[in-house]
Amino acid sequence: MKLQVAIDLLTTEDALELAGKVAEYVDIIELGTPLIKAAGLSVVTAIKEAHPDKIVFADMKTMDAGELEADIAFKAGADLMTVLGTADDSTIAGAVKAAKAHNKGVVVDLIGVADKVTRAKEVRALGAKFVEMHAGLDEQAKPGFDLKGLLSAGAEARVPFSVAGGVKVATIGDVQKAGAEVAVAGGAIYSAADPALAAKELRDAIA
Ligand SMILES: O=C(CO)[C@H](O)[C@H](O)COP(=O)(O)O
Repeated sequence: MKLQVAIDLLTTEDALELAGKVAEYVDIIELGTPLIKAAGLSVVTAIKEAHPDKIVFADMKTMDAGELEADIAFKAGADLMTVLGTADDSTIAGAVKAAKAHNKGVVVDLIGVADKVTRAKEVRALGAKFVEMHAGLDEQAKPGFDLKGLLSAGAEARVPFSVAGGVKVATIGDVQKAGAEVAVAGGAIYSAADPALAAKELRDAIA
């Protein structure tokens, strides 16, 4: 299973600093949606230039204009970009078209999708490289939240999937056991007192 760090900071400088600390422990470096909105797609270019050996993931959360938004993300240096599962099929197909033209990949983020199993199968058929079983920061903050629903949806869908939703050392083993291709960790790394140690501990937990 691959480990993806989600960088939900707000400046290119901070993103480069964090990526420099944790890159050796992760396979995929994600530039979070708030970061891309605050800093622009130049942050994707900066990270790809600093870490050409890593898979760079632009969390665009595209909802419309799929081909156009995917094209600009891939031109900026992204290897993977996200489209929302709630988008129209034509938006997802457009992003997949751009991915094929660049030899890159589209990840469909199932945040906010009620029936994640059905949608996962549909978007995989449209050409998604994998789906993200995702509970966002706001959903995670609700009382009683846990990862169980995401993990069972991933296992049931039988398509390649990642899991994002506050993954931490205590839960990353469950993500691996559910059969995920990628575990995503944001806050568990960037909010840690020692992000490099936090990333190493996550890596060690799935080694
Ligand atoms: O895309 C996101 C929020 O929409 C986050 O990057 C993703 O949820 C991973 O961060 P965390 O591990 O803190 O949940």
